Amino acid sequence: MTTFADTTFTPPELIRNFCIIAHIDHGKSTLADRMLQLTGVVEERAMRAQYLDRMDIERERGITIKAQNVRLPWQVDGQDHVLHMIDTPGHVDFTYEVSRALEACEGAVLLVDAAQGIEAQTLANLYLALENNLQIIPVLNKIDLPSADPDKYAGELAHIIGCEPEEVLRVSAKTGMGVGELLDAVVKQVPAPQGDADAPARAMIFDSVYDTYRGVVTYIRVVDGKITPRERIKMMSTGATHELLEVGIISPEPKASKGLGVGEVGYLITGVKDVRQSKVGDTVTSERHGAKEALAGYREPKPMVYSGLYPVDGSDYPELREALDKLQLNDAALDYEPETSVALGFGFRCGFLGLLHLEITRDRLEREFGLDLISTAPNVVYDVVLDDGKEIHVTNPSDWPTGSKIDKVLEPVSKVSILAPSEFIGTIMELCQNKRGQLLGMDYLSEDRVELRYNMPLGEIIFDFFDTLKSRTRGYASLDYEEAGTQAADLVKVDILLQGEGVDAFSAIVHKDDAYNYGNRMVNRLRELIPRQNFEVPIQAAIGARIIARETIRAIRKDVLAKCYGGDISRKRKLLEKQKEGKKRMKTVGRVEVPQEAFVAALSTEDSGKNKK
Ligand SMILES: Nc1nc2c(ncn2[C@@H]2O[C@H](COP(=O)(O)OP(=O)(O)OP(=O)(O)O)[C@@H](O)[C@H]2O)c(=O)[nH]1
Repeated sequence: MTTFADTTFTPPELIRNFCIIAHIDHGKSTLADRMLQLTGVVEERAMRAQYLDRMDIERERGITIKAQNVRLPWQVDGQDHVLHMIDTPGHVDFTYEVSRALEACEGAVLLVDAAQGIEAQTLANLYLALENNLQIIPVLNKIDLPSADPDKYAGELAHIIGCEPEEVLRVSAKTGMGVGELLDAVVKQVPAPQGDADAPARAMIFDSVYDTYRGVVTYIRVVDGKITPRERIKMMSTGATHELLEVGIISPEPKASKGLGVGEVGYLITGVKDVRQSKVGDTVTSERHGAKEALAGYREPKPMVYSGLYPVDGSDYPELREALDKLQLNDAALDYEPETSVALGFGFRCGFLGLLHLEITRDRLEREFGLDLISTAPNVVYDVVLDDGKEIHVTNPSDWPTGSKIDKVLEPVSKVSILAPSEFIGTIMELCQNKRGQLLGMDYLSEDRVELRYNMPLGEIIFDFFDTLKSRTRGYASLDYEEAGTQAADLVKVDILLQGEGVDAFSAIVHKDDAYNYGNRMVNRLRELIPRQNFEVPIQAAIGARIIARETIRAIRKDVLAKCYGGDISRKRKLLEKQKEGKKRMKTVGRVEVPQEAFVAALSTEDSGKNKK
């Protein structure tokens, strides 16, 4: 079979650019593996498929290959074609990047597990693909499974995309059944790319990754003109120019090529060391005779969720800074700046695209850099408008304006889509109402599966919403949400005071109606977590100067020295020494000793979920 590894400037009419979109675990990676084998890109190794250990290695490497894009040769009616399969990140936090990857394609294979049916991410990705005007090829996977019900789900799929059930292809990514027909369908149904080969070069960056050896590798799709090695290129959003060290394609390993023409997908290496200089969504052009107008769509990644990250051991602060600097090389969306907390010491306020992004980052910092971290409760971003018209962008509850009159507060809202068996409708509605959700609509996908659409404050989703939803629907519900602007809301800042002194790490912005709940929950929890001291410790929750909840930790004893008045000085000292022993690993807030664990436990979101209801 002909391979296209060294061919450059393939005529656009022979190119097909497509992606595979699916809900998690519906078989995207497995299908991609089969396509690599079937097109001969990993032909030899495929013939040795029975050597399982070899396959394992191949699969492991396959993940890296597929995380980007791969060029596949495929023949239909005796004509060679070039297919570019482009991988999409696939999680809601990275929706912007998904939409960029989709923009590099003309078609999408919508893959659905024939034993599970449509899930929330199936729909979310489908809508994104439709917004990008992609040709959708509906496919049911895993038809080899005894529990597969392809007839039922072909009906569901046909219903949502508006085609006939017979048009839904059926494959088994595991056995390879139907995969050849699927590739034929890609060639026949996906439109060829269009662009002006003689115009100045314009290519869209749909992904960029940091490679320790090669620096930043940028994945592009050429729209107009051509990109050739050894020219200088320009990033249109910043005007920065770079020397092009290498241009190439991936099939399945990176291969340098003589350039990339209209419709082609490949990579660039410029020697820059930081992905922020090669941003997803940006347009690349030639420095000389470059394009005047960028392709539509570049957007700065905008952090949606903030959290403070603090080293458990204060002396690890420099390591934390270094680790964040390193992570940022590969994560253009990670945002951080130093902050100090009275309770937790020196740390960083970090902005993330969403909760998953936060978890991944925290996890990487702990595992890859061996750090032990406390993260403060995540919060969303609020815009507070004061009576005098001044606007404050609040990313940290401690920035909440006190003392000034607040005119209004804007909070971010999300469009939420929940898919579940219809028996759970009541449960889901109740949960969403408690989270200040407004029902936008409800659709039956089949007689027993329903999609509920809500508008819901992002601040309500980021805590424990998904966990609660899962547990109340016995794991059957799936959730997706996307940014949907802001809305005015009645929000207040609740402070927590120990012995009359505010503990900044525990302050939170909550809805007025939830303020008492939050206050009570925190004071109760802290009463359990903070050991008794030598004096009485009142724990209070307050909105401004108004106390809304109070608990008291009783003193162990009034005063250890009470009985030694006038007495022996050495005995006094001994008693004091003894007390000191127990004070290790404590943070002092005012006069109160708070164990490190109390911060972690009080701020842990999992716990707050359990205690909430
Ligand atoms: N029986 C059967 N199992 C399959 C088939 N395709 C995939 N699987 C299995 O389904 C599971 C998920 O497949 P993946 O290919 O990892 O799914 P994915 O959509 O890439 O999942 P993520 O990468 O986690 O999003 C794996 O255990 C596969 O072996 C199929 O056609 N038949």
